[in-house]
Amino acid sequence: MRLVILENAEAVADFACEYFVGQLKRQPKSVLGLATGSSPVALYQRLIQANQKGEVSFDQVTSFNLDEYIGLAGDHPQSYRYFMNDKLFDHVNIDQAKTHVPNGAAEDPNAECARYEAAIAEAGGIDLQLLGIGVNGHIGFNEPLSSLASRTRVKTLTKSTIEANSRYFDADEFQPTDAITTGIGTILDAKEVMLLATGPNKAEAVRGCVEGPVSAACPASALQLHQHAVVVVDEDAASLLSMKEYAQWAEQRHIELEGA
Ligand SMILES: N[C@@H]1[C@@H](O)[C@H](O)[C@@H](COP(=O)(O)O)O[C@@H]1O
Repeated sequence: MRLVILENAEAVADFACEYFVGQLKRQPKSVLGLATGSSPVALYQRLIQANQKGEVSFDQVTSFNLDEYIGLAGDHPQSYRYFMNDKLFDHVNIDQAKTHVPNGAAEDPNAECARYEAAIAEAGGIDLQLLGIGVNGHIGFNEPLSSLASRTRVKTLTKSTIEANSRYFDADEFQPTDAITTGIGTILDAKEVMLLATGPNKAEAVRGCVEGPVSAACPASALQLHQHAVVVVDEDAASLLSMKEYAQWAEQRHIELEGA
């Protein structure tokens, strides 16, 4: 695992933007796995700026999002389809028909899971998967106890996740308790994975992901099994890591040996 520890959230977003721009320049037809939540927003803002300055193009990109709430149609302001259109897709030259988010309003969510998993395979698999991480170590909506071999399926959210995401819902409105999420196995099939985490509230989850045992108790720890996982964190999110010093030295050597 490549662990990149940077000064602050701005530096994390800058690093991730350079990484994604590099991916799209090398491979304009990339299939990108995208994430929601607050962590990727600064990255998306930078990608919009780069696209509008002509530094990168999304015109041949296909995207698949990790997850979607069950019970929210794509035009609901709290749906992940709405989030992605608002935070990225409406502002870059991506073909909307090639952006994929699970259908949270599907009549048969299980059939939708099978369709979505097949669509990823049909696209040739994901080249670069972006992840955030929940405070309980979830990735996508793969909550603790998720099988580390899981595929796209329906998952019930933990109280911790519902609580963490309740900030996006009014007290009197329906808040989903279940979601469609690509699985840990789906995520591990990506050619590359980049996880972003910032802030002290992610320090415990990052420790579990990077230094903890590979365990369903911390689904993000499955990234230790991936050959090309890059975890990019700020100092606060890295604050509980015992291997910080080595990670920073190894990253410096990585840059000297292989370039950024
Ligand atoms: N399904 C999403 C995850 O994909 C995201 O990583 C997590 C953390 O979000 P944030 O980055 O806002 O902490 O929130 C939700 O649970």
